[in-house]
This record gives sequence, structure tokens and C-alpha cells, in this order.
Amino acid sequence: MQTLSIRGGRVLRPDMSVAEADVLVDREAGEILAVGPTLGGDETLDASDGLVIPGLVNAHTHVAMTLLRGHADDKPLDRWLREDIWPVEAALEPEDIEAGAELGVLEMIRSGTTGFADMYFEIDRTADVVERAGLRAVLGHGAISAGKDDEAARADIEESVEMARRFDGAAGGRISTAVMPHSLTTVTPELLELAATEAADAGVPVHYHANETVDEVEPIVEERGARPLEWARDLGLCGSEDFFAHGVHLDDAEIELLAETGTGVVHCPASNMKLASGMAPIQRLLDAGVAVGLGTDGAASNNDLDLFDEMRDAAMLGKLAADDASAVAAPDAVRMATAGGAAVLGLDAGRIEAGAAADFAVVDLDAPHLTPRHDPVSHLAYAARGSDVRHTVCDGDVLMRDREVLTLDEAAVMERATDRARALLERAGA
Ligand SMILES: N[C@@H](CCSC[C@H]1O[C@@H](n2cnc3c(=O)[nH]cnc32)[C@H](O)[C@@H]1O)C(=O)O
Ligand SMILES: [Zn+2]
Repeated sequence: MQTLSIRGGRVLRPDMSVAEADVLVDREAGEILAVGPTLGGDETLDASDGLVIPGLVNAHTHVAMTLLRGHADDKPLDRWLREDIWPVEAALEPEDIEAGAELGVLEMIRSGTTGFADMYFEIDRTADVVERAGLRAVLGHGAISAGKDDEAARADIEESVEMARRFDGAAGGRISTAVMPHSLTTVTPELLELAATEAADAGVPVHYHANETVDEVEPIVEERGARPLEWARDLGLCGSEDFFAHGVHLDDAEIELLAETGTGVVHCPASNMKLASGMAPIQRLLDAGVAVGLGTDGAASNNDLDLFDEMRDAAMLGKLAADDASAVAAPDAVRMATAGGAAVLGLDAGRIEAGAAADFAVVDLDAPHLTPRHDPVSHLAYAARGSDVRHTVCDGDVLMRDREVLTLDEAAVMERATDRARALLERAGA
């Protein structure tokens, strides 16, 4: 057995307590063997002055949108998508997806993220990047009906189903998939239903956008006489494996429905603030026992893929939304970014304990903004940043050691993404 030992640091336990301990990993099984005092190993990672935390989970993103970072800011969702994003996305080529996914994955590894859910185009390219870069992902082809004739819209859903079948279990099991109809308002009811049936048939979840803005909720209430998630449940989109992004505008009955059905919600606080979509009722979701994870959404509405920012934003916005400073406390934010997201995505990760997947990050606490160290969990939620991550490990493999990413050529990735982004905007006439 090949072992890896993370030594000399402190460990964040599943109950959010912190203890001095080493972590011993079975590299081949990609599993944590033990957490305890001075454990030897074939290879060692230095965690002194550090905190070992579960790898962060970015439960909703469009990873190749890194190419559109800073392309269009300061507009609401509908106008932002229609005027700025969709026209450029129409000019995307497979090579762009690859370059953008490499950039996004690089940024995620650097900031301690080891698992993500991605809804985008050309997922074979993203799958290839994930395979090479070494992290975990739930991938899906985002399918949309808006702007397409019936036949093209149906073909898009069919492509999403086919991709989900093809890539489920890829990269030695690090990749799983979902059928991903874009949203409750941009995909026709017939095709939403088809997505649900086909996903069940393929044994994969459904992932979509829902209740992001008031403008999306109102037409459904008017046309269907039901709240969007009540209607989504009737279409078959609210199973215990299924998950959706946003859930900004939810009423009590919908929250109860989500708890009862086990449907996962991915909270994207930065995107919700930037597009002025609103404040999601996160404390109410947590109180009701709904499974909640955190997502950055795409880099064009965030504008980065740093889950540390998301933890802080979730805690801050959660308090504002509840008008209560005790709402969405630091441990809640950290839990959503780790075990919460892992549960939403169906990953056996998100906790540092024997038997769990060896997905973790070591946060360097030796920094002015993390001094003094009264409470490391408070620091994770409120003071730490992605750039404080020293090592990142996924599936027992070291993806970043001493801030050097080992699985991607950082300079080459940034250069290629810059070139492809420039050419893309030129091609799209943007
Ligand atoms: N096959 C589809 C692509 C859908 S991918 C997912 C889409 O979600 C878009 N997107 C990114 N962020 C958000 C958001 O916050 N709400 C809704 N859509 C978003 C993104 O730009 C992308 O077009 C097509 O033919 O257009
Ligand atoms: Zn999104």
C-alpha cells in the first residue's frame, strides 16, 4: 500500500471541532485510513501552522465561463444572459471549453476545491480536463429550449441524456453526471418532464436553475396556479438525488416540499448579489432540514471561483436575509461548503475521518489576517481566502503541493485561456 501522511497540523472534524492530528491516506484506494497522533507514511505533506479541512465543494458552476470573466458586469439576469452572455456563447468552440475549463479547474485547485458540479457545453472537453487535473466533478450538458425550434430543443435534451449516460463513472469514478435542463422557464414543460424520466431511467440526477429571480417565479404561478417547485415536483424534478441552483424566492410550502423530497439546493450568494436576484432564505432552509450546498455559479457572475468568498457571502447575506446576526453562523457556512455540498452532489466526501474519500485542503494559518487564532472555524468563514490554501489533495493524489499545482501547467493554462477568450469575443463581435 502507498500511503501519504499529512503531518504537524490541526484537523477540522465533522462536528466542526478542531484537534491536533495527522491524517494518513491510502493513496491507491483514495481513502483516509486514520486521523490521529503522528502517523508515518511513504510520502509526507507538511501541515504545520495549518488546518486540514475537507476539500471544498463548488456545487454549481459553469466552469468554462472563466473566459467571460469581466466581459459583462452590472446587469440583471435576463438582460445579462440575452444581451451579453448567450450571443458570445453561441460562438464557443470546443477548444474554448477546454481552455476555460482548465483555467477554472486551476483556480479551484488553488483555492482548495476538490469537487464541483458543472452545467455547460462540450462536456467531453471538461471531462478530459477533470481527468487530467485530478479533481471530482458532476458534469452535465446544459440544455435549453429558448430560441430553438421544437426539434432542436428536443435534440438538446437528448444530448444531455446521452452525455450523462456516456460520462457517468469516467475518470476512474471521479466523474459522475446529471441530466441538466437549464431552468424551469427556459425549457418547455414537455422537455422538463422528458429530462426527469430519462434521468431516472439512466439512474442519474437532474440539475437545473430554479426560483432565481422574481421574474421567473411569477409567470409560473400565473400559468400553472402553483409555486415553481410544486410544479417541478409534479414534473418529476424533485427526487432525493436531484438538485437545483439558487432557490432565492421560495415560500414556506416549497421549503417544506424540498425537505420532504430531499431535493438539494445550491446557494450562490455572490451571483445572487451581483445580478441583484435577491436574498435566499438560507437559515429557513437549514432549519427545515433541507440539504444545502454552496456554488459560485459561473465566473462571469461572481467573478471568481473561490469558495472561501462564498462561505463569507453566505454567512453575511444569510444574516441580512433573516435580519438576525445569529443566522447562518460560521460553522453553518463551512458545513455547506463541505459536507453539505458533498451530500447534495452525492459524493462520499466532505469530512475528515477514516473511511471517507481522501479529498482535503491544508489552509496555511500563518498569516496576518488569520492572527490571532481564537477560532479556526471563524477564520474559515470570515477571514481566510482561497490563496491561503497550501496543499490540495483529491482521491489520495496531491494536486497542489506548497502552492504549486502539479497536474496543470499554470502559465500555459493562463496564456491559452487569455488567447482563446480574446479570439472568442472577436468572433462574437462583442
Ligand atoms: N445548451 C445550452 C447551454 C446551456 S449551459 C448553461 C447556461 O447557463 C447560463 N448561466 C450562467 N449563470 C446563470 C444563472 O445564474 N442563471 C441562469 N443561467 C445562467 C450560462 O451562461 C449557460 O448559457 C444552449 O444551447 O444555450
Ligand atoms: Zn448557473
